[in-house]
Amino acid sequence: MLPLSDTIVAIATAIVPQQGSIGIVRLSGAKAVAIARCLFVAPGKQPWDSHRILYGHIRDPMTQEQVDEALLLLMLAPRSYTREDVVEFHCHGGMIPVQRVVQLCVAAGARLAEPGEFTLRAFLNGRLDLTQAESVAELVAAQSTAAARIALAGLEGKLARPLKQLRQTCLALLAEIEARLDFADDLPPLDAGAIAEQIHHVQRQVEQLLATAEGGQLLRTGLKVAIVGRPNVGKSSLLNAWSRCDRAIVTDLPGTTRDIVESQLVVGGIPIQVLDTAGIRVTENVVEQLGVERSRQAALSADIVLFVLDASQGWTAADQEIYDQLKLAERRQQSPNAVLMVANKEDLLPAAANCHDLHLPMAPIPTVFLSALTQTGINHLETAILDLVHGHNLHAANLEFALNQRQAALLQHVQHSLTHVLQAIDEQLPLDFWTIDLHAAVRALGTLTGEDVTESVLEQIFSRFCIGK
Ligand SMILES: Nc1nc2c(c(=O)[nH]1)N(C=O)[C@@H](CNc1ccc(C(=O)N[C@@H](CCC(=O)O)C(=O)O)cc1)CN2
Ligand SMILES: Nc1nc2c(ncn2[C@@H]2O[C@H](COP(=O)(O)OP(=O)(O)OP(=O)(O)O)[C@@H](O)[C@H]2O)c(=O)[nH]1
Ligand SMILES: [K+]
Ligand SMILES: [Mg+2]
Repeated sequence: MLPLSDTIVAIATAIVPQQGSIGIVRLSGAKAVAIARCLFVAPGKQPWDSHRILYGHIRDPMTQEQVDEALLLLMLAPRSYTREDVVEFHCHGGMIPVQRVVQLCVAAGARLAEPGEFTLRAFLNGRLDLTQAESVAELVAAQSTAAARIALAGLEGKLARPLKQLRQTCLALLAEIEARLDFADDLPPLDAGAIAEQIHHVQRQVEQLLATAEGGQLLRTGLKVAIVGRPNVGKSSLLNAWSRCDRAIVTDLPGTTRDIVESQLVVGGIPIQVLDTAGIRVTENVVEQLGVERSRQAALSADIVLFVLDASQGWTAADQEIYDQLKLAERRQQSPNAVLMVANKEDLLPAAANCHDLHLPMAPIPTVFLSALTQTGINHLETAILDLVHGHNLHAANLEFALNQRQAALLQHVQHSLTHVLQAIDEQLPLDFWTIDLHAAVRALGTLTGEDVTESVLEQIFSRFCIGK
């Protein structure tokens, strides 16, 4: 385990060469203030009080050379993010000033922080529970406002509180049962019915929490959507219309797109990575062949395939060939929501045209009419995608908070263990059969909140953080 006795330092802001107006270097630990006093010169009589900003210069104590004009923010233990003494240098942005300040801090006795180490300290010092700490990383990584909102709810303890409560309930039940193991003669007999009822109650709450996991996953990781089809049906035009920018080259020449062209969108709170691909056909051109191979890969790797066809031509033999090559019929059997038909160039159709006129040969398949050229019908496309991913489920964007995958797996475990306890009660097994599984449930809840967690779990969680967090 990383020693808490070290004073750690890292750049806290994203650094981009020659950009970023301000860059922050953060120090945390017992020596933070001493190191800061050694590097920072504040003119006049500015007091080094907690939660105050000082103005001054950072200089190299060895050479007296000025390194930056900066602000210094002091947050003394325990009133800080880590609950240790924290000092922040607010420097000029870009790479050089912040990197030099980090070097000076290291020379003065600090150690470079590992990824997530500030938040690890906040956890170890009791400021955050484990679900709150995970929410910090989630908030930093969020790609949509909806994802950021559920991360913030997690950070504020929306998950921590009910989980802690559930663990307390299970611990109380455990105490009641174990008392009968130790002092059976002195206590009134257990009310098995009442205990089973309490466990059922816990299970219902766990079920409600588990119901948020799928939507949470959607908001966090988003979807990959591949636009495929034969040349010239308007795939690139669709990407451009959908992302409202001139992302991909459009011409009336079949075989225009050769490489994958990507665009990031947010639909109903869900981050979506859209891939425009080369039109699929048999070709002698080597470059185009490679492009076609990439289209296949993109279709394979996508969560949803948008199969674009030219509505004015209906379903053609070439469309069928691509549909077969990409094995989309099989794909739909495995996941019925993986393919969406997009009948583009609706503007060329008579007003009353519908799905029937396309003469699609396959079993009913979700189909959207639109015109990439006139940019009409994009809203239908978005609705159809949301229908595919949500089905009858909870609308992800409406979630108040959500479990991540680690948390969901542990709660599943809790649910199983509790079912075993209920079985033991039902079958009137001896009391130690009840407590074994109740103990397992309590342990899993403790791993969730961090109240009972191993170093390797902590390592796994915090190593995924970015440096400086
Ligand atoms: N400059 C800066 N901005 C930042 C952070 C930071 O560390 N530095 N944060 C880092 O993630 C976030 C804000 N989170 C923070 C959470 C708690 C405390 C803190 O000092 N808490 C004390 C004191 C509260 C009080 O005075 O009432 C405490 O809870 O005891 C600071 C920042 C986002 N913005
Ligand atoms: N009328 C009409 N024309 C369209 C529409 N969408 C695209 N087009 C035209 O169709 C032609 C081909 O469009 P692209 O977007 O390049 O088609 P693509 O499927 O990306 O073609 P490749 O990259 O070659 O596979 C261009 O001339 C577009 O202007 C539409 O909705 N209506
Ligand atoms: K084209
Ligand atoms: Mg194209």
